[in-house]
Amino acid sequence: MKITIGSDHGAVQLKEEVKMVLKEYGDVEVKDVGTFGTDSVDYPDIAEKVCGDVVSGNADRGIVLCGTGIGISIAANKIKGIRCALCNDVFSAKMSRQHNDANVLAMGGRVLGFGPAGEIVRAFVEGKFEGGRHERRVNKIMALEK
Ligand SMILES: O=C(CO)[C@H](O)[C@H](O)[C@H](O)COP(=O)(O)O
Repeated sequence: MKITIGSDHGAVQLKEEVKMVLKEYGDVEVKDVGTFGTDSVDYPDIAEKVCGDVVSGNADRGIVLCGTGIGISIAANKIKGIRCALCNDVFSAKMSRQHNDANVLAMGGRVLGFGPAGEIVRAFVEGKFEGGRHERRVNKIMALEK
């Protein structure tokens, strides 16, 4: 699985921690689009880079991070083809895959500690879409883009 990850300055440390968790998977290839320092950057620019990889097929999934995860998830969900789930707990992350077929996970670096964030990432990576009635609903979500 290919995953593109990016954060604004509010979640640079969380980004490094998430990358450590992703390294545990032998079959996950990670691309980091930044930011890499504490200088202030604008989260919509990061969302555009990560989600660009997802919609082009260069990545199977994306992970976007900002201070709360709110701004960057709003930005990500403006991009056609993106279903971004802002998750602060493991159950939501599981459901985002099983019911919503989320292709991008958002989290907040000023919200979550390393432990919970790691579990959320694992749930997102390992979670499988259940299809069935959820497929009908996801199709309706995607139809709203038209
Ligand atoms: O978009 C956000 C909130 O919805 C993110 O948390 C940003 O990281 C935050 O707004 C950045 O704030 P800063 O004061 O410029 O560091």
